[in-house]
Amino acid sequence: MTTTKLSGKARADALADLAGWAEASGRDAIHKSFKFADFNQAWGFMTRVALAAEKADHHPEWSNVYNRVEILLSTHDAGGVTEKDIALAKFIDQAAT
Ligand SMILES: C[C@H](O)[C@H](O)[C@H]1CNC2=NC(N)=NC(=O)C2=N1
Repeated sequence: MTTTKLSGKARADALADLAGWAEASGRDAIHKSFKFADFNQAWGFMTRVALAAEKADHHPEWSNVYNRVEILLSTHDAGGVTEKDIALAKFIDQAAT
């Protein structure tokens, strides 16, 4: 998987495939807000994502308040959005269902 920053059409195409993910404002990053039934569901989701993120050595920036989880993805080493973020976003969407 390359760690080249995605831009232009490649980036637009990748984002178009990801429901609910949008460009972050003020950062070269993408973000999505998740809402669960309760804290237990939110924390279970975060646990699934954390294990996968650690395995891939690619980690989300996120926060949790009760049943809500805010997630921002960016590849720090590249200073922007790469295929690593797109792959993690896809995993995150699966982990949320
Ligand atoms: C040393 C370690 O491999 C790096 O710091 C990894 C860890 N997790 C990471 N996560 C994210 N989102 N971006 C990175 O560039 C990154 N780099």
